[in-house]
Amino acid sequence: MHPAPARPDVAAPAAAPYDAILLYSFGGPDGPDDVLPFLRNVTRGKNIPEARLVTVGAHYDLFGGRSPINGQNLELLAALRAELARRGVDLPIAWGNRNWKPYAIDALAELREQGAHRVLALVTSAYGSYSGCRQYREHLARTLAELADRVGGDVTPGDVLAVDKLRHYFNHPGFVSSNADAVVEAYGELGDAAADAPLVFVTHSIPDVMEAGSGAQRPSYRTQHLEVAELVAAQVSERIGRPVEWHLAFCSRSGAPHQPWLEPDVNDLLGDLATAGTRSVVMSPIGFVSDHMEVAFDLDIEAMETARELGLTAVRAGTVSTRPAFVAGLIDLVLERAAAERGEDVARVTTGALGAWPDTCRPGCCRQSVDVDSGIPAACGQDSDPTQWSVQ
Ligand SMILES: CC1=C(CCC(=O)O)c2cc3nc(cc4[nH]c(cc5[nH]c(cc1n2)c(C)c5CCC(=O)O)c(CCC(=O)O)c4C)C(CCC(=O)O)=C3C
Ligand SMILES: [Fe+2]
Repeated sequence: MHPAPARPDVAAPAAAPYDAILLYSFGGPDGPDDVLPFLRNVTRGKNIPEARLVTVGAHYDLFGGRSPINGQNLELLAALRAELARRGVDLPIAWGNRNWKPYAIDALAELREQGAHRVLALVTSAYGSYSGCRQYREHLARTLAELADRVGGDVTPGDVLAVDKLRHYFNHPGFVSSNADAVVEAYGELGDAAADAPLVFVTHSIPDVMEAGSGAQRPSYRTQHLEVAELVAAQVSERIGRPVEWHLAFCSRSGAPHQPWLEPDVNDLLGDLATAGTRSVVMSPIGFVSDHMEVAFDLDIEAMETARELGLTAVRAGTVSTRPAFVAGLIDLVLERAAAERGEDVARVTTGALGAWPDTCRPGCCRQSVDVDSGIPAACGQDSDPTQWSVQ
């Protein structure tokens, strides 16, 4: 939508003061032996019933014990490198995860060995909530402390690895227009059945208390999705020449049954639509940046089966993955942040009404619940205490 022109003449300085990017993701198993240890990593300290782990483990088994997320992150890594090269920006990128190999600590250690001092972390969560924001910041604080231990006496005060986190990008034009492009393509696939098919946006459910925590400083996780849904639906309506009816649904609920999570579940919503006479739908997974397990199992297998049982014709739109406008938008955001860190007066590009997520998270941002401060150190926030974690 707005790819910046190639400007090889401004090469390296465009990204200063950053000298590297960390592509920071969730992680997923790479084979059957990884599945259980990965699930234990993800759910450590969480109130997730054992039965849920067995169920989710079986989802991975259907895919040979491998999550598609790792291959997708490698593709995103390659696309980001290609976009940087196209613009003549020489900035190394390494990929590291929160919950599985390759871990963020190894990626950061590698960047540091290559001479990086100041790294910008690009998290593969478009939206802000504990899961997509603070949980990465807590993991980063711990990772930097562990990295300090690992490099030990090697580190002097002048030899610091500083890591900043890129702002959330749900309302960046590249993310929104890439989702709209995918939805328009999905309506194309529906053919004649597209005429009155409503649009069902889908994202990951989170506990109601996490939703409240996400909304303490900024528009909440659900509000962020409603905004993106509205913006995508408006672009789609214009392009297919009729106003589309849209809904927001949730998938992948876990947690204890008595704990309230965001609803409606996508399967329940499909049931309600069928009861009301709907014959066909487009599902758009705006909550996810690639077709990982939540999409590949919860939507493509489970929700599709629900649709079949209900007699609904359903098409699932693609995720933004490596769409050029999305990838270009991410690099725009990197360069925007770099300019801001250089003290330049930059416009924080967004679309819609919610405004830009802050570069540095505000005190209390994205807690697990509104009033509980876990006391866990978190990097990249105004309430972060660098003495607890920075590599100095
Ligand atoms: C908001 C959100 C995103 C989107 C933002 C983002 O992308 O970060 C996301 C992404 C992902 N979630 C993933 C996998 C899992 N999430 C789990 C559990 C949970 N997710 C939660 C929320 C989110 N999760 C929550 C509130 C829980 C409960 C436990 C807790 O509070 O943490 C569990 C445990 C089993 C279960 O409970 O289902 C698994 C295995 C994978 C990898 C998939 C793959 O392997 O392809 C990805 C990308
Ligand atoms: Fe945050």
